[in-house]
Amino acid sequence: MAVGKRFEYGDPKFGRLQLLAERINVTFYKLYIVNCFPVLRFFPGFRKMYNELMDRTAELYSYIREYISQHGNTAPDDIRDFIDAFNKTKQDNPGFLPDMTLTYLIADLFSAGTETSSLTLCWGFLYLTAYPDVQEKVQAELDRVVGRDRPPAFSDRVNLPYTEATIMEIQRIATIIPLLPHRTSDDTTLLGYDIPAGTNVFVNLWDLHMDPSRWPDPHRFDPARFLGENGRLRTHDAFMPFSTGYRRCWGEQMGKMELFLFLANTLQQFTLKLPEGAEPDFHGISTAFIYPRPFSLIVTKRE
Ligand code: HEM
Repeated sequence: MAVGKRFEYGDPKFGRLQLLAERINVTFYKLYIVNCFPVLRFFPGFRKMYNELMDRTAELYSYIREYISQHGNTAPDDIRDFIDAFNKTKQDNPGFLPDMTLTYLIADLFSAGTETSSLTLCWGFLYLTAYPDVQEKVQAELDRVVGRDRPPAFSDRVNLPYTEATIMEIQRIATIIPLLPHRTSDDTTLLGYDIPAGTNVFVNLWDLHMDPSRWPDPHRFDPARFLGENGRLRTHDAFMPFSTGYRRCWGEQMGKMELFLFLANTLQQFTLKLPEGAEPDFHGISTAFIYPRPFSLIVTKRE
């Protein structure tokens, strides 16, 4: 979708791109203070990490520019991918965004669009092994509504409220992006506080998703929070894993589709378990995202 290429599993370039995106996330998080006070990048302790971040980012950008240059500057009538769409808009609107913006946008799409869904799925697998009763209920709903003779499709989602509620509860309890760094573009007032333009402001999604006044017993994994008395799905005003407002996630629909298709198809066919004697560890590793600690999983084909 982004660069017009489908990467195969095991493609060394894709592996490198993923590794770069992950390392950039980790280093970016450690250096967040430098984002607020840029002068710190010259100080020992920060300088080495800052240079590493710049080198990795430059490597990521150079891979992306390779794909951009393969496309040339003119877009075909039949748009194949994001690069074509950008070039076409540029062709039709002279003075559109500078070329380098395309590189930044693709890097953004790449890192925002891969780690997010895969991390949520990893957390989901961990919670489903720790709460086998939830896993069984999802499987029973899938058997009842979809059966086993065809794979679940995205259009089945509306008839699978418990499965949907489980995905929402995974997103709430894992909150893979806990803090959203924003900056005010204008002077504003919030809850009586004056906030000048140019202030770094962090939205604390983790706190919102774990606030006991909104989510009773917030550390309990309980998809029923998202179900009404009639078993229908219900939303919650404190649930916003894709954020809200002007900068909310671009890829929300795609992310939801990936989570649903991957989880529903896996649980239709397989049961997930932790190895004998293993205890689930819900303490994540904090970077710009929260990663689960590595764990082993036993995947068994369902009878
Ligand atoms: C489970 C999956 C996903 C989750 C939980 C998620 C969550 C988020 C969150 C919390 C933000 C920050 C919004 C803010 O700063 O207020 C964001 C931004 C963004 N996401 Fe996602 N996302 C997911 C999947 C995707 C996918 C699949 C794509 C693209 C294909 C994507 C593209 C983006 C982009 C480009 C931004 C930056 C938007 C901007 O700054 O204007 N995301 N996402």
